[in-house]
Amino acid sequence: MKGKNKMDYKGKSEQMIEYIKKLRACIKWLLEREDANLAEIVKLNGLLEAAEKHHSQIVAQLKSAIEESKTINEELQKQYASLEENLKKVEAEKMDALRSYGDEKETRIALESSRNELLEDLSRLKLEGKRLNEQIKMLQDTNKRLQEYNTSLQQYNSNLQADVTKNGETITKLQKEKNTMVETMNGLKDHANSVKMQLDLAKSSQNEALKQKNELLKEVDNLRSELQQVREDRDHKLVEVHSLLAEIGTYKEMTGKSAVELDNVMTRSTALEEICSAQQERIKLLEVQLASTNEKLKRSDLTTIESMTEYEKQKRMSEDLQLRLEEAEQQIIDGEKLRKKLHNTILELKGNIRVFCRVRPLLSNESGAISYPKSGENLGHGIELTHNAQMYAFTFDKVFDQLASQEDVFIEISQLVQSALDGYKVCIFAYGQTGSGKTYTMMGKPEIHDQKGLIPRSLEQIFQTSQTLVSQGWKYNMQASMLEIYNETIRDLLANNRTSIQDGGVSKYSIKHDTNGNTHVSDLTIVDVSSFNEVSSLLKRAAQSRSVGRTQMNEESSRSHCVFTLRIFGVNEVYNIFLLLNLINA
Ligand SMILES: Nc1ncnc2c1ncn2[C@@H]1O[C@H](COP(=O)(O)OP(=O)(O)OP(=O)(O)O)[C@@H](O)[C@H]1O
Repeated sequence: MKGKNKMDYKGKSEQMIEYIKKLRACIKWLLEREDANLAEIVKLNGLLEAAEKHHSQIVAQLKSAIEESKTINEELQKQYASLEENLKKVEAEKMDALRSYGDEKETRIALESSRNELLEDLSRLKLEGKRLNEQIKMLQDTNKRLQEYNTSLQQYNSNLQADVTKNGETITKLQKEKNTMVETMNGLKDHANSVKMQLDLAKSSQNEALKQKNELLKEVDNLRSELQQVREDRDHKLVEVHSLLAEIGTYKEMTGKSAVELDNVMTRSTALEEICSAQQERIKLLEVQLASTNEKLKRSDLTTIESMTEYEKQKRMSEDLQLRLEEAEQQIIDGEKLRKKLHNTILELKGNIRVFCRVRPLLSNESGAISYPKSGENLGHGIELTHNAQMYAFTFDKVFDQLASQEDVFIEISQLVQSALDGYKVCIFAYGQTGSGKTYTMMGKPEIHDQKGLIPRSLEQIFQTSQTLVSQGWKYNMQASMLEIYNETIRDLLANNRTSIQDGGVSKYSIKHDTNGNTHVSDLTIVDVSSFNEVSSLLKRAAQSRSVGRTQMNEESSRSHCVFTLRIFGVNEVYNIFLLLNLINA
């Protein structure tokens, strides 16, 4: 502080008052700034929490999506392998068809030569001409039919070839799409990891900024208390200056009073000046501290802005990932549709109606001579029976020998079960004389793993597959019914009322066909089932109903026919598709 002279305390204190006013304004500004910063921190905390919540949700979604994609990929790979196997089978069948075409050709040539011979005979044997002419006509008809058969075989062969080429192309396309999908999935996974790392970094820098902010707040508090102290000191000194001024005035009035007292006053005045300059130093120091605090506040603001920018960036990346995930899901759905189409095409190529023959092992009291072709086109398709030293050969789509297990038979029909879930109607029908093994093949012994028949195995597969399809948005409802036909009479095997099971003669059930080609039996008990265990207990109940009938019918139950029906209703709520109604009959 500078006065007009050393004794100009008034001037100095006025300057000090001015300076203190400025300091007050500065403190006020600092306080406002601090409030604004506090509000900003609260806002940022809110945003940070929301961002963290959003991030954890996205990470969880990504994880589950990646898991789903893995499962679907594995399934697609399995299906691809089975498609390849089927393709090989179709090619083998095509070769069989070509071979049989060659055989037919030879037969036709042989027939033509025999027709020529007959013509020669005709010229020689004029008396038998009329009869021979008729024979020739007959042979010509046969020849024509054979030619037609040849043409249809050729047509079938070219259709097969076209289908095989088409399937090959589709499978290659499917494989490519699958590879792209796998790559996209891996990319998404890496991207998700890097986004997570960046978010962690942003979070730690945010925490750092918050820490700095808290430290700065503490410093501001300290500065404020120091300023309060300075203000109090200054008030105190002002009081002292006023009293000194009063004393000086008194001294001026009392001129000539003792010089010693004057010296004392001068000393006190010098001390006061020293205190004032010390306070000035202190104020300068406070100003420097205030400047550095401001600087730190600015840096903290910058960090907050950087965190916000980073957060926005992460948010955009998350949205982008979400979009890509949706695209990947769509690709999976398209792949599933294509798989269904190919699966059905392969089954159609194999033949919509196929007949298999299963030979059961001989019982202890039985004897018989059954053999199988050891090589040639009928290998695995033929069976040879010997009766009265005469051999009879039969061919089927496939022959299961005595050693074939329940599993072997199920493998052959398991693809049809998949078709039932894909929305196609399927019927599996066992036919044969009494004791030939129909019940064993269809039902077996469900409680023994190796001896489970086609019905329990099919049901297990249906429930397992429908469970895996839930993740793709499918919901299934299943209804089971079971009836027995004995002597043209229908009996409901799931009816609770015994009399309705055993009413025998008076049948109240009638068979109806609707416009969609579905067959219904009126008043038949239909039970909703949601698990394999539920169906299993129904099968047991039905078996008991059957055995009651068998006792009453005096062991003639072998003449009865049993039909098990499972209706599958499937709806896809995610993609708004309603599809299936299927039957499996036995
Ligand atoms: N593949 C097989 N392996 C072992 N045993 C079998 C096999 N097939 C059938 N059997 C046995 O042969 C016997 C007759 O079979 P099953 O009862 O299934 O005949 P079915 O055709 O259903 O007769 P029905 O028409 O009289 O009811 C049973 O004891 C069964 O366990």
